[in-house]
Amino acid sequence: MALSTLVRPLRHVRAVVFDTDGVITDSARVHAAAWKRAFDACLREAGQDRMFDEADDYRRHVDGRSRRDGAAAFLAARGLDTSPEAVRAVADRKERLFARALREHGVEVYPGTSRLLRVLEAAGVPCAAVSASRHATELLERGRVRDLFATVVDGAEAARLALPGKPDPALFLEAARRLGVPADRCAVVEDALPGVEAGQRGGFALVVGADRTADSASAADLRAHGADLVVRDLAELLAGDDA
Ligand SMILES: O=P(O)(O)OC[C@H]1O[C@@H](O)[C@H](O)[C@@H](O)[C@@H]1O
Repeated sequence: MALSTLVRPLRHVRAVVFDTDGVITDSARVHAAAWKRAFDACLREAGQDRMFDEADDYRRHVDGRSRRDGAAAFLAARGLDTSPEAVRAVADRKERLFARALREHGVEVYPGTSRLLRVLEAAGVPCAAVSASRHATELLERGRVRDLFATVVDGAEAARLALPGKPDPALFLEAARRLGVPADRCAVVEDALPGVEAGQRGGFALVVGADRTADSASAADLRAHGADLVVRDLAELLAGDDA
């Protein structure tokens, strides 16, 4: 299969680095739902009326960040206790809820992402998966796509290597380094605002924003944070009309 099966901007890159939750697996919504239950308990205890919004609050404060960073960011945004104990308590609660949801319902790989990965593999373009989540490798294995990635830099790896989280580009740069391709020849695909920002700050050749919502404001936000192009589904990166 030739590179001409990809949209033009992707034909010039030598490797692709994918974020995991919300890009490869349909798991961003599972994280968001678990965060909602954990944060809402804190908000209720603090006597606040406005609960965690799974779309807006998730996108602004939690998406793309590590468990602790996301917990601290949202608690701070609502003026709640951000002591290490309070952050750990809400993060641990969310982890229990997320792990249960995963056990009970599993997660799916987006069919469009799966198609793109197989085209890239056939075209000889190496891919990496990156995530702030410690669950990412498990999700890729459950979705039976782990073998399509030459390397995975997940939350556990980031902690082991003491890599700063997004919007710092360290995770993406580590993935590109492992693929042996300089960032300026490599594309990043991300759904989170700190993630597209990291792609841009890292000097990647192309930053693709994945917008899974029907909301035009969220596509505009992804662009404002550094996405060069925004798609709703990664199958849009396969050549169609512009081939
Ligand atoms: O699975 P973990 O290690 O708790 O990490 C959670 C974080 O993982 C990130 O990939 C998600 O974008 C965040 O929304 C989520 O909170």
